[in-house]
Amino acid sequence: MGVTHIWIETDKIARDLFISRQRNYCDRNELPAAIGVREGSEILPLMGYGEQWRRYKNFMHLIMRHANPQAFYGWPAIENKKTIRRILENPDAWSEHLLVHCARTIASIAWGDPQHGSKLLTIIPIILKNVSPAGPLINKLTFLSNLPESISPWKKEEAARKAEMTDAFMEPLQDAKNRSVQGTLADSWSKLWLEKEKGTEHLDFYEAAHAIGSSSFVAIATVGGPLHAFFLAMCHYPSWQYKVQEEIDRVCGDRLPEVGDFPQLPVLRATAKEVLRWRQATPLGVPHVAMEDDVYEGYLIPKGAICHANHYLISREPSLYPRGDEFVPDRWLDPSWPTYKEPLSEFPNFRGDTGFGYGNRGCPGVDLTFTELVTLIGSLLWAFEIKRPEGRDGRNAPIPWYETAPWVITMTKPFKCDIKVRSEEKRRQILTEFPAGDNLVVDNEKQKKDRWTVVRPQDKLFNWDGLTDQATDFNRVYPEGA
Ligand code: HEM
Repeated sequence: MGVTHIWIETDKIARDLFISRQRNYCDRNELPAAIGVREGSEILPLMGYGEQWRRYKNFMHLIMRHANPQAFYGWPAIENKKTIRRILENPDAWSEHLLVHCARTIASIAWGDPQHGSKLLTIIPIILKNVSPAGPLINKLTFLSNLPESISPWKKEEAARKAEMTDAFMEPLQDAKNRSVQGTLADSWSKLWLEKEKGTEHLDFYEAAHAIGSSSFVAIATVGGPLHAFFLAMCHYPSWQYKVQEEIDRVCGDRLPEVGDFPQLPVLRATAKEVLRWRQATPLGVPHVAMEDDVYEGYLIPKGAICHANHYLISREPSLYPRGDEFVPDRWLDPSWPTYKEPLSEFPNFRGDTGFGYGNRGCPGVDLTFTELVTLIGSLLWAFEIKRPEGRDGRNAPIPWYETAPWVITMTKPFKCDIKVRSEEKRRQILTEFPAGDNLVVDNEKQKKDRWTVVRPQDKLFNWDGLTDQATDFNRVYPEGA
């Protein structure tokens, strides 16, 4: 009785099972606090294997491929400027600005309107907690899922969550449809589907709304997590920052880095790649469930076993990643490291990065993550110096070493740091040439426009319903060399 969990700690075993034998390891598991998600047709990453999943996944690959890959219709570049300006004007709220950036960017790509990002910010905390072992009690005491709906608080909450999520996915697609009729819909995934471009017509309205919506809500914490970790890296490894800035200044001069600059920016790409490795967005991956009994190197893996690729350990395997606990972007740039690859105009990049999972359940968001992370990190370093507070301030607000919230997508907790614009000329340029504002988070209930507007707790920093609480654990345990 009970469920077998199998923890995979090397890249080789993960590849042997999830790629070479992928047909047997592509199911997902039941989640007691998110009842029905595995069988339902709402959330692509958590759907059980089957025809519906295949249709959604093919659809996502199609729209990713045709959404002007790399530049993504220019939406990330537009948001980079707005985010840099928001951070200049209110640097202490950097964590909020990064989350709003991710929400606005993916909402623009998905529905051609960044304002729909507030719907994603609203629904994510509940679903992310519900699918995490550290979430509701029912995820640990699974027998509680036998309680009938009339007396189960979890089943009632889950029904409400599902209804809210469906609204959050259907309303923006309906809005995109209306704009399409008026001829004002901007380039986006929705437009590709509505105009039945490139073979995207095989999903109906409900399906397209959920395929697009459920692939959008995973694009906020996954990208936001590494962005938070980037701030951490800059505070712990200040000298690296100057090396990246030297490259950006030389290649880009008085403008922000763009996708077209990538071949000339290996140091910047290596920085983003190392952030992903150093502080994994999904350190324990997303489980793959065995569909039939299997034998691997003499061990029985029974049907129904939940197999977890431990990305935290895989990204620290000593033979591939020496000094794995340290942030060393040079491992991607210097031939003496085992991960080095040429030509540097192409490598490092995110293609084939194990942090995005394995086989047919692998992440379809690799290209978008690459574009978004590299251009925003580059823009931040073009504009600012990011460092730990000095003097008394620094003593009162030390920088955490590794502290995250306990949910399946782990985000580095925010902390106090100094963000200074690099020159008066850059300040002038940002204030005159970069568009202002457009936050999705408001100060108080009176400013709410609709049920989706996100309100910041009064006189406090935004903490995204507990997903981005400020760090409190400052017991630094540095690895050798850090
Ligand atoms: C740092 C950024 C990201 C990381 C580390 C990441 C990681 C992952 C991982 C580990 C999986 C599970 C793979 C497996 O089962 O083996 C996954 C699945 C998925 N990801 Fe990502 N992801 C990221 C960004 C994104 C973005 C930006 C999007 C959407 C635009 C996205 C959409 C998805 C979807 C739809 C799935 C489900 C695939 C399936 O179940 O078949 N991800 N991702």
